[in-house]
Amino acid sequence: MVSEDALVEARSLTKVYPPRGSTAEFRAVDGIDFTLQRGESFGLLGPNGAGKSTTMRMIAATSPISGGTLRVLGMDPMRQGPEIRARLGVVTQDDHLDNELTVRENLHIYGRYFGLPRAVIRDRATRLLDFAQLQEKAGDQVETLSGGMRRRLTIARSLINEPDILLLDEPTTGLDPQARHILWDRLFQLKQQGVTLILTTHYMDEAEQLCDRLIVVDHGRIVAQGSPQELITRYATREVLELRFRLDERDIAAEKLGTSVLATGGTDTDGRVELLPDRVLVYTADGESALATVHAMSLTPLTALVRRATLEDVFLKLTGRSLIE
Ligand SMILES: Nc1ncnc2c1ncn2[C@@H]1O[C@H](COP(=O)(O)OP(=O)(O)OP(=O)(O)O)[C@@H](O)[C@H]1O
Repeated sequence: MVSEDALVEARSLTKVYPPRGSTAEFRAVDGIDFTLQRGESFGLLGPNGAGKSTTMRMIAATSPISGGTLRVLGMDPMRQGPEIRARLGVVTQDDHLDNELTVRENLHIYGRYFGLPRAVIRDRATRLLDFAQLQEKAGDQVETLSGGMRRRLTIARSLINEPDILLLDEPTTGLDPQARHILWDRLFQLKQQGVTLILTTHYMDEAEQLCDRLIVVDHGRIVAQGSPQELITRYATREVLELRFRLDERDIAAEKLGTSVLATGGTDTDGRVELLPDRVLVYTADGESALATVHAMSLTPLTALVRRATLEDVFLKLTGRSLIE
């Protein structure tokens, strides 16, 4: 039974890639459940190979499901692929823009693909160029655009059919910080206009900015779901003391700190220490007093920073791995 207003509903959704050559079959998505309501921005978060793109392709009706059920806009992707695709905007990791055409021509071609009348395409293309801040580039060949502009054009193009849902697979991977911020701003504007976003990302700040709700996936399974703040409250301590040590001091410092954090366990039950290749993280309710403990132990970190817990910390706790490998 599909709940009212559910734009996407997955139950025990599974994807098994068949064996190829000497490679055995592979369970890329292993029985996941989620429901996406209209107007809600939804994120799939996880490391490389977690099954995010595979899930997106099943929602976009471009890859058949292997098990469970999936409804998209109330329809069955296995039987109603064209109807579903007509109402989606899809931004894949590769943009597939036509480099030899101009920016505006790329929008027009896509409009024709959806069978839209010429006058409608012209109007929408002008509005979308404006939205993507590419008016001045309208007549330029796509191959002359920067990475950030290409991404904005890809997103503009995906909106030509005025989709109900916009699927974005790692929208800002590979962009510089300024280009990412411009893109976030554009996506945030879309969200405010009522477009439902589904996005995959490795970036915690992106997920925190854009997603109302998240599923964290690892090895094809959901390891947690909730709003960014709920996940942080549920899985991470309030504060993190982030320390960098000289390499020869790092392991011994982590060990000593681990013992001291465990010793304070009575009041700080989630306290723990994580040793990363470049940092030692102390999870604690009170970062400043943890730092005082560090100094009292005569440890000499090169840098020490007290910060609030983020989704990155949630992920590390849930999977024992850092998101960007
Ligand atoms: N066509 C395919 N045939 C066989 N295995 C595949 C195929 N596509 C993906 N896989 C495997 O399925 C797993 C999940 O891949 P997927 O691309 O969905 O992960 P992801 O979470 O999107 O990762 P990334 O962040 O790297 O894009 C990976 O181990 C991948 O190698």
